[in-house]
Amino acid sequence: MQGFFDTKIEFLKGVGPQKAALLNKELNIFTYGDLIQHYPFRYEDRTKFYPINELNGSMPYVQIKGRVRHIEAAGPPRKRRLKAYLRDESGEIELVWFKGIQWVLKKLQPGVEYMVFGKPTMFGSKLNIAHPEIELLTNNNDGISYLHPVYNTTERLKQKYLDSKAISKLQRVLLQLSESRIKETLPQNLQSEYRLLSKKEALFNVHFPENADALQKALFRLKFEELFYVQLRLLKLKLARIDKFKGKPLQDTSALTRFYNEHLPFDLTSAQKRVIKEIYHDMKSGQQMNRLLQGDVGSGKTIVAFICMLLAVGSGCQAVMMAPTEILASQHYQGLQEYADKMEITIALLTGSTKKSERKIIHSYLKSGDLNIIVGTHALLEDIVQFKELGLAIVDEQHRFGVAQRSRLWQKNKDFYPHVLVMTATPIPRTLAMTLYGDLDVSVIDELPAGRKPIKTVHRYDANRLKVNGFMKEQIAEGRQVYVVYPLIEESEKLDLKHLMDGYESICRSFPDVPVSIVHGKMKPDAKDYEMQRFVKGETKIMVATTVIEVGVNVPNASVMVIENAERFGLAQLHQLRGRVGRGADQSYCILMSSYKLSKEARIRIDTMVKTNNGFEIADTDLQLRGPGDLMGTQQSGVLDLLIADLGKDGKILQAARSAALAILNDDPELERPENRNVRAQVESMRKTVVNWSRIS
Ligand SMILES: Nc1ncnc2c1ncn2[C@@H]1O[C@H](COP(=O)(O)OP(=O)(O)OP(=O)(O)O)[C@@H](O)[C@H]1O
Repeated sequence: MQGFFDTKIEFLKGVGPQKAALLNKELNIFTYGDLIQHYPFRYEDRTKFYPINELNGSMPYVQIKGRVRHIEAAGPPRKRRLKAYLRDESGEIELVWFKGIQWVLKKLQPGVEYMVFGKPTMFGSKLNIAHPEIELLTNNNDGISYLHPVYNTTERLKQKYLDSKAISKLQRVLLQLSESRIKETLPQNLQSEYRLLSKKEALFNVHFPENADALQKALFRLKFEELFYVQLRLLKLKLARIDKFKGKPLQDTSALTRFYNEHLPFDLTSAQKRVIKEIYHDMKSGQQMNRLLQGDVGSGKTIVAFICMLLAVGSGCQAVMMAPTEILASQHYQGLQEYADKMEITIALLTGSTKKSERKIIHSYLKSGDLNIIVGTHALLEDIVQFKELGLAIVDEQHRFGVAQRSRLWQKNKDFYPHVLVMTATPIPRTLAMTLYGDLDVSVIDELPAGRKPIKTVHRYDANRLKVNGFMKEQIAEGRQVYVVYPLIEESEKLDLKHLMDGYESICRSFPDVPVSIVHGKMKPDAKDYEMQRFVKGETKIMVATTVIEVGVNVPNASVMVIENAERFGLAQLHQLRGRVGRGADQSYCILMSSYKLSKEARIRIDTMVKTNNGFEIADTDLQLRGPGDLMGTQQSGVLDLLIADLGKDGKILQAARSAALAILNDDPELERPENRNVRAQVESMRKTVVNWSRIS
């Protein structure tokens, strides 16, 4: 859409400079193209007229038709209102206006038939419709069926007469003007294969649907196109990267064999084996690996990471693992160190709190190659951190790192890019992963180690605290440990900290003989570490904490997770927190505490947690509840810029669009064939990128 659709919006009939300035500011509409892509966000069904006696106050907007029996003004001058009584064969209803009375008086006449659209509301014991839309019922519109588009607008626009109806009028003007200029943007074969409407038909029907079927087809076509181009760009980038960045082939598996024969602590699950195979295949291939490893909480990612590091180290390279927090980095370090020691592989931890002298040694050993594995936080990104030869970079919880930050890790090698494995313990719904990480290959550990008992989750109101305390006592008496987690968010930090401290004191009072640890983000790293370690070693039995323990903490003896104010946590967080228990052989429990007052969404979240332990199922519910915008990690990705598709709902269309994009690129990687000319033009003209492409470069 170049040329005509780049025309400034102020030149459209009915807009002008003032309204244009408002449209720019309020809705980001600058050009004809922007307006035509300002799609309705819902449609009102005006295909049906309700009989008046079937209306009730809980109905949404409805359409009725009838004759005006009587019109009257009521109330004192300053509180004047206008009432009209509309009657059909079934009954009568009151229509009422508090504003614009003169205008309505001019428009309404007794005895005349009208179409009326509005929301019925109970007012006292009577039903009425306040400020309905009214239109004369003529032969033209009697019985017409149409779906009425509703556009996003803002209060400021409405004040300047740019309400949804006015925007709809502008769309009509624009569509008439552009009729002969709307070019097809998808190739013919795709249109026939997926039975897609033409671009022109789709645009007309999305703004002015002929009927429900045409609307569905229009929506499908436009969503398909949007997702198709997102996927095409991602897949093209992936191809370009494969072409450009050669990876060093890492092929020496002797360390792996020795580890398997002598030190493997348990049988790997078949999911772990499959994933290791996929990763080994990439690292041996000579092409740079770029893979996302998704694994539910507790699915055993650490050993997979170590086994992958073995291939790098065994082949004479180094490996790095970067985590977003110190706690997480040191947990990984401890987990990996256990295996590394057995294999006589050198490993160190580098974080913000590593002492200067130690830091210096680490830097020099990394450069000389004496250090095989380094685990750390963003302290690893400093320029002074140089490797002899970095073969594998593992990034845990990638969304917590900025784009530029991460790529600094890759650039530490001169001759080749290291293989990259991005690990996430927050399951991402497939649809979202395909867009957020559509350029990466994906491996999933979708199986928990054998013998794990599913965590039992219950919901308890605050009033039942005594019982909950009793249960904690029983578990502690059996030798188990307990987490009690409090929410802490920036906006209410002070109050939250107070709740945490109050909670801590009340636990110390209720459990006088039990040693208790406390950890929160405001503590100095040393103190935090000290308290953590006491809990890890089993010296303390209860850990009162904020969500700093959310990821990665591994204390298999802890079997109870009590989450205070559970209604304040998001689903992904609740699932992560629950994942801190159920890591050993004992039966584990998660107790979600809340007050009686729960919003509808909070109730769904809590019910979902009680119902399932499956992270992918939970992630799907989360996506449905909140849309992709709020999900962890999507904020910076740009997936929000989708204009019409909804990743929460359009999974099937996304799947189809991705297959279509793959098929085209398989056949014609450079999009050189004549039939793909418009696809190529479209890709090249996509200035406003839908996904943050820089993430990959
Ligand atoms: N195949 C297996 N059989 C038995 N135990 C296993 C297996 N794989 C891992 N484990 C154990 O399961 C526990 C959890 O593993 P790990 O810490 O690697 O999980 P994770 O995937 O990193 O989870 P999280 O993201 O929640 O930290 C550890 O105690 C680990 O030793």
